[in-house]
Amino acid sequence: MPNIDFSALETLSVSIENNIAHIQLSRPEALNSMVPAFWRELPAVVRKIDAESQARVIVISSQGKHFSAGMDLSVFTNMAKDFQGEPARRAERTRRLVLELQDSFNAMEEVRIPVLVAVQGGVIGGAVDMICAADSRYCTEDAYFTIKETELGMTADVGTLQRLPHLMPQGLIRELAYTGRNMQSEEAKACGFVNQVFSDQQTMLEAVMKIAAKIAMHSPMAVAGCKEMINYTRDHNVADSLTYMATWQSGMFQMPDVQEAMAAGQQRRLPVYAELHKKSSGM
Ligand SMILES: C/C=C/C(=O)SCCNC(=O)CCNC(=O)[C@H](O)C(C)(C)COP(=O)(O)OP(=O)(O)OC[C@H]1O[C@@H](n2cnc3c(N)ncnc32)[C@H](O)[C@@H]1OP(=O)(O)O
Repeated sequence: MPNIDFSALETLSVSIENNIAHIQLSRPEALNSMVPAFWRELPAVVRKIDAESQARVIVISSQGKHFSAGMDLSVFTNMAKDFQGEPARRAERTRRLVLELQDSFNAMEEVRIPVLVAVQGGVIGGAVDMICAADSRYCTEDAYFTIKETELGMTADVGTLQRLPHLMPQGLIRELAYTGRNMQSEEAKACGFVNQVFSDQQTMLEAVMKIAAKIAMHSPMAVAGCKEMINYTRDHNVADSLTYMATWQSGMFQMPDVQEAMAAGQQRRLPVYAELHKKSSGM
């Protein structure tokens, strides 16, 4: 687990309250473009919240006019300067870099707790890769989504093309990827890419925090099981997924949580569940 200090982040701000972690992209003056520190900090923060905090759900949003302008363009110019030399070694270094970038967003999918993203304005290039790895997406009316990479002469490589086919229709994805045109919020809602569209960011955040609070009320074991199964089933067939479900349930069936849920219902009170096992960090 990376030893990361939440108070010393360069590109993100983090708060944890009532079992909800809120991560904000916090470089609005730079349109939250994705600089090297962002790629390092995001997975470290997400994994640390999952492993060490009492948070049962993560909400990711951003400050400023745009959710994110995608990869900071200086990264590409620096790569052109740095990645010199013998072709095979250059290729191997590029491959490793792409895998590392992919891992930054894989973290959102791999953690046990759900990750909800709430976006406004431009969601460009790497930002589309990023939000494809979330459990659920919400946006404001002014949001638009752009697979920008094609326009820059490259193929999107950090998850958009791998995850989008599980989130919306193939024909539309192909059009967006081949043309690089903007998909507006209403179109994103109509095709199921986002769950809801809100008039403005404050309204969106209030609503998404309510959804997060509802998730945080439930047994964290039950919610983690849902995430594990939905992820697994996306990548396997129904028979394999049912077998895995049975095996999971044989080990993870949470009788105390079921009893607590029933008792709380009878007693007309909110249930109180034990946390997921987490390494204590004093957070
Ligand atoms: C693995 C990931 C790959 C990728 O992400 S590939 C995609 C990389 N991203 C881009 O190509 C985005 C390019 N930028 C844009 O399309 C637009 O901009 C926006 C839609 C993000 C915003 O448009 P608007 O609100 O009209 O602002 P503005 O006047 O275009 O930009 C304001 C300042 O922000 C700088 N900027 C914009 N995007 C980036 C970026 N990605 N990296 C570094 N700087 C960026 C501009 O140059 C400009 O700067 P100045 O005010 O000095 O002229």
